Order: sequence, then structure tokens, then C-alpha cells
Amino acid sequence: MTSPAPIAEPQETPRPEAAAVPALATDGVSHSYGPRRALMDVSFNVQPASFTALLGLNGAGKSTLFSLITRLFGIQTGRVSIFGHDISKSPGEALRLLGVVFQPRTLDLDLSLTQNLLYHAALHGISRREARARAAELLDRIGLSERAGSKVRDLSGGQMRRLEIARALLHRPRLLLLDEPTVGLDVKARADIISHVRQLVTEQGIGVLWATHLFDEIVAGDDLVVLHQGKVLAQGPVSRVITEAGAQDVNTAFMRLTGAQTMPGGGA
Ligand SMILES: Nc1ncnc2c1ncn2[C@@H]1O[C@H](COP(=O)(O)OP(=O)(O)OP(=O)(O)O)[C@@H](O)[C@H]1O
Repeated sequence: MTSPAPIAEPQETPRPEAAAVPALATDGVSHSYGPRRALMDVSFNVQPASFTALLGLNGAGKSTLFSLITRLFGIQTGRVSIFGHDISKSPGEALRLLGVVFQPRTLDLDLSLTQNLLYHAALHGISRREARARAAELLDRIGLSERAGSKVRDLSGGQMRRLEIARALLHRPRLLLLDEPTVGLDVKARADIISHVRQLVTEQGIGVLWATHLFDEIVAGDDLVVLHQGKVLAQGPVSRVITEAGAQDVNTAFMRLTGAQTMPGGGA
């Protein structure tokens, strides 16, 4: 993948006073599926220009949380705000600033790369001309310009993920949610995706919430939220979470926090 260049968005250059408003704030969020409690009093923030890893085992509640933030589900208890816009009270303003890459692939396999992007741009009310320019720019950035007219079906898994990230960025969001985006990818494709998303943080100031169960996707300097059985067990800069758990690394900190004994497949 070619190195992504920053999108020129002069009007969205982070201002000092804007840094005080979290990109994402969840406050006392709880959710139940009938009698099953999936999330309990979940509160944490994602800052602009930060990479926040949401670490949890299968069933921790990560996808449920994403469904609430994206308004797929209505909020039962608590509040979610995106750059200060409450998603229940001001959904238009909030969702305009949000880009999402869901865990299941959602591309149309029989359309071309460009067609997939244009279709999504139309949903966001972006003019055809502007959409074409943005699609070309994003395809260039993810190193897939030469495949613009190919059917998505012919791409590799890693290329599809890159295209999904490009699609999520078409409307120039300031907060990006990714739900276990590297599942099923090989080592090289995983590294490419992670490095691409980290560049979006450092070069464009995008706030990222990255759901994962893999420790090796988390590095010093990230923010970390440990979600376990629907509860936030720890949050803060990775180094602080490790220190407060009396551990030397994320893996051990996670095990101490959750009381887990063994970690399957090198992940949490
Ligand atoms: N539609 C549903 N109906 C009933 N229970 C559900 C439903 N969706 C999720 N759950 C339950 O809610 C809890 C949280 O699931 P969720 O899918 O949010 O976790 P997750 O961390 O995303 O896990 P995974 O990585 O496996 O997707 C689990 O106990 C799950 O069984």
C-alpha cells in the first residue's frame, strides 16, 4: 500500500479550543438484549487525534457498543456524543462527523471500486463531480488507483478492507470507528491497515476507536479501554493501564484485570 497523504481540509485544521471536546464520549451506557445484559454503565472518551484501542474478548460487548454509536440500535440508558453532539438529540450533526468500518464486509462485490465509493458518496449527498474527485484521491492514497474499474470481488481481503476504510473517509469524518478490521487478514495486510489508520490519526487528526481482541495491535502511546463482559475494567494511556494493573505488558495487564488464565491464539 502506498503511504497515505493527508487530506487537505484547511477549514478542519484542529484548533486548540476544539481539543477540549472529545471526538467520542460515552456516558453511563447500558444495553440489554431481553434479559441478557450486554453493556453495563460504559463510560469513556476518545480524544481527537488519538488512537484508542477497545480491547475485549468475543462477547465483551464491542459490536453492541458500535451499534449504539452508529444508531443501529436506540440508546436504552446513558448518552453518546460525537464532538459534543448528542447522537440521540442531534443525530445529523453527530453522524456527519462519523465514519465506520463494520466487522462484516459491506461492499458490493459486483460493482467496481469506484462505483462502490460513488454509491456511498451519493448517500452522503456529495455531488457526483466532487465524489469522483474524492474517490480518485482516496483510491490513490490506498494504492488501488489502477484497480479503480475492477470488480471488488477480484480484490484480496486486505485490499477490500483498505477500500472500506477509504469509503468510510469519503465524507471526511473526524471520528473513525473500526470493528476488528484485521480479522482474517494475513500479517502483511494487517500491518498495512494498522499503519494506514495510525497515519490518519497523526497526519489528519482523526480520532480512532479500534475494537480488537489482539494485543499486538496495541502500542505504547495508544489509549486503551478494556471491556470485559459488558463492563469497562480499565481505561487510559496504555502505559498507565499497565502500571495500574501491576503488569509489564498489555497481555499480562489484561489477564490480571479479567482474571483470565490463558490467551487463545496470542490475542486477548
Ligand atoms: N442480537 C442479540 N441478541 C441477544 N444477545 C446478543 C445479541 N447480540 C449480541 N448479544 C450478546 O451480547 C453480548 C455482547 O456481544 P457483542 O457481539 O456486542 O460482543 P463483541 O465484543 O462484539 O464480540 P464479538 O467479537 O464476538 O463480536 C454477548 O453476550 C452476546 O451473546
